[in-house]
Amino acid sequence: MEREEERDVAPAARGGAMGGGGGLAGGSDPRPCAGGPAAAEDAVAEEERRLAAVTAQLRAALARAEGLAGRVGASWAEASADLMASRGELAPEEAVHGSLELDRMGRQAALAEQSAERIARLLESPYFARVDFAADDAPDGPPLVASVGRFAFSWEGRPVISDWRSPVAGLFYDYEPGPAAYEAPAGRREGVLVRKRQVKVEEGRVAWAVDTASSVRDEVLARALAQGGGTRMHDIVASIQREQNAVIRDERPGTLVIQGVAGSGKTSVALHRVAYLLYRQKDRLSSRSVAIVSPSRVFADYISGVLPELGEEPVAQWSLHGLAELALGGVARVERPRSWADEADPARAARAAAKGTQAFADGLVAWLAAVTAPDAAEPLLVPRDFDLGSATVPAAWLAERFASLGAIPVAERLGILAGDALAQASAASFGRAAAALPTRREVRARLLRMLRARDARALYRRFLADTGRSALLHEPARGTVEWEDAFPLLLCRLALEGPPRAPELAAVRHLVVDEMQDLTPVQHAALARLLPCDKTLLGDVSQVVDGRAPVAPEAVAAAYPGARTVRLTRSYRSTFEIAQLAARVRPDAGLEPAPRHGEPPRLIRCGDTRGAVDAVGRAVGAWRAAGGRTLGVVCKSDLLAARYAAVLAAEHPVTLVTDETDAFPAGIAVCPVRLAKGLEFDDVVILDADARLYATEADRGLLYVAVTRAMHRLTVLYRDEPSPFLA
Ligand SMILES: Nc1ncnc2c1ncn2[C@@H]1O[C@H](COP(=O)(O)OP(=O)(O)OP(=O)(O)O)[C@@H](O)[C@H]1O
Repeated sequence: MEREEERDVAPAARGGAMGGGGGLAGGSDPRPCAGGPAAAEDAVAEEERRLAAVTAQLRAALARAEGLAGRVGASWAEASADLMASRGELAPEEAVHGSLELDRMGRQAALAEQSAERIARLLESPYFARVDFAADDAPDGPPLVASVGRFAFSWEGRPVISDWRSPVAGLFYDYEPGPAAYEAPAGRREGVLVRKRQVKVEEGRVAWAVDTASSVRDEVLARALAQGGGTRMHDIVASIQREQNAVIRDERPGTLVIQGVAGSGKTSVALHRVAYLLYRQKDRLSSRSVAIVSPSRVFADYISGVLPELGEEPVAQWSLHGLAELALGGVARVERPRSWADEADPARAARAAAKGTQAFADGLVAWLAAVTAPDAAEPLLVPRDFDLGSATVPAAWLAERFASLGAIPVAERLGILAGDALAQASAASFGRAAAALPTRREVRARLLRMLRARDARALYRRFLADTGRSALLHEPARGTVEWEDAFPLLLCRLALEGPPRAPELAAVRHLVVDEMQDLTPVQHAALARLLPCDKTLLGDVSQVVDGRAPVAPEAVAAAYPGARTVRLTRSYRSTFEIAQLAARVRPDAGLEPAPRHGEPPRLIRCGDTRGAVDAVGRAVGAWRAAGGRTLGVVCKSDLLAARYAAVLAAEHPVTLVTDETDAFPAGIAVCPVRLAKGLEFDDVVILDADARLYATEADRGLLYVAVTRAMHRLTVLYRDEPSPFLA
């Protein structure tokens, strides 16, 4: 048994709550196979026998865990009632001791319940794979046999199931039968993978078991992909592909940028990576120190089940807007982002476009560096002599000291300056003058008045004025900034004040940013400085939905010091036929379809709204007949989605997806493209795919997103003339 894997005992076992028997051990090591490889034995029959044994152990462990949870819960209730009853009679130290004891029992009960819950989930499907590994360092012994499952489980001190994240499970994801190796805690173990078996357990029975070669591997993947979509994203532990596994198990610190074509599993991979890092870096990371920036509330709900499915606590999810408001607390409120496809105000659109460029971001970063640099031509501080007690603090000294503090945020520099000035003044003052010396805070306030720009907003205005961009500033309401000004303002705040003190932000040690292509260069620059922690950024530069031109992932990575970039090109979501259409819409995306076939997409001319509604009705009929669970009716803009939802509601039960939608609806969802992004539906109907609506390069990106939302069937409707991108 490997030491490292012992570390990962289930919470209940770790706390001693499981008692001496079985429990969830967070990573079991392979155990010797009693009979050695039974090549001739029928895989299913063999697995049935193994499953029966494992199930019996799991049942016994469950009974113990539930019994323990019940006993600890009952003791807790009794102790709590005693404490309440004797309140007022206890000495303070007895009361403190009593409540500490209660807390301890409460934690123990929670761990026992969590353990029971995991065992119950393992009972549904204990493991999905088995690897038999003959290690070079044990040539005469039997091969090690490890069953790989969602969680680890041990019985009577012996590992039974290995967690999918354990080192030995890497054999399953990374190798075909033949020479193989894994990183055991004691060092690298070389050897031969003598068997790799995939097992599907359904309702307590072995549905199938196959000894795999890569062709079978594809078949297993195909089975997973052929299933209908639901309203929640699911884990993919049983069919993680090798290129995905490399990303998931990449533990190097810093920033990892994942550029992946539509449906390549980026979101799945990022969530599995979080689960992997939480498992591997327990001392450093917890669910409270990981946060995800996701594009919409409906998307946040869609992905929210994956980490709990993998046995981890949910992590904080912020929208970019929520993050901006948090980081700008006390400086400004932030207007909500607006839909580019619905923007009717050309001046507003022009302002947004100007602030979305690399040049704008570079200009602001360079300007801030220049005005806050020690050798700034026009330093931010315009010092004056001022009296402090019996002393005069000379302007020249202030200027020199301010400059010498270099890269420290300006507000912090002023604090240091105030302290130094006071120290000098108190040394030189005596009597009444010494007694009347102001506080450091008051001195700092006087210094603050010597700044050219006293707050982030003033600094931002100065930047715009200095660079001839003042016309770009428009305040929608007092104290509120336009969405596109939020992150430039944040950069100014960071330069002036340093990182904001919000505890939610300070806790983050790993940040995941989904749909990274939605962020403008200035947003990336601000994010890199706001949260200088490890990051996983993922997205697809071909799926920009706000009118900007696609940028290379390397350009995104450039905003994060030392970031590395990885590309995923194989697409898993859509059938081959749908993926082929997507590749025609966006040939530059480099999408490689997975070999899963289905009906060819239908391109239908429908003339007018009545024709469109009828065609949607036929698509709904086909979707129902196929037993689909989700159907997306995708429109170019929010306004169109709202209009069509109203019309379609007369004939079908539909849900309109808006910014306020916080749960992915089952059934028929009418969605603007920008909110469909990141989601997937069994079937998709795209409305108004006409040449007049999808004409520009920016529209091409929208159409690509719409097409790639479909898993099984796609219907594309147009009124008069189809978009040239569909040719
Ligand atoms: N290895 C895999 N095994 C089974 N299903 C997979 C695998 N990889 C991806 N999928 C499935 O493919 C679909 C797309 O995955 P996901 O949403 O993570 O991709 P994405 O790259 O984030 O997509 P997009 O950018 O288009 O929103 C999901 O249904 C996911 O479960």
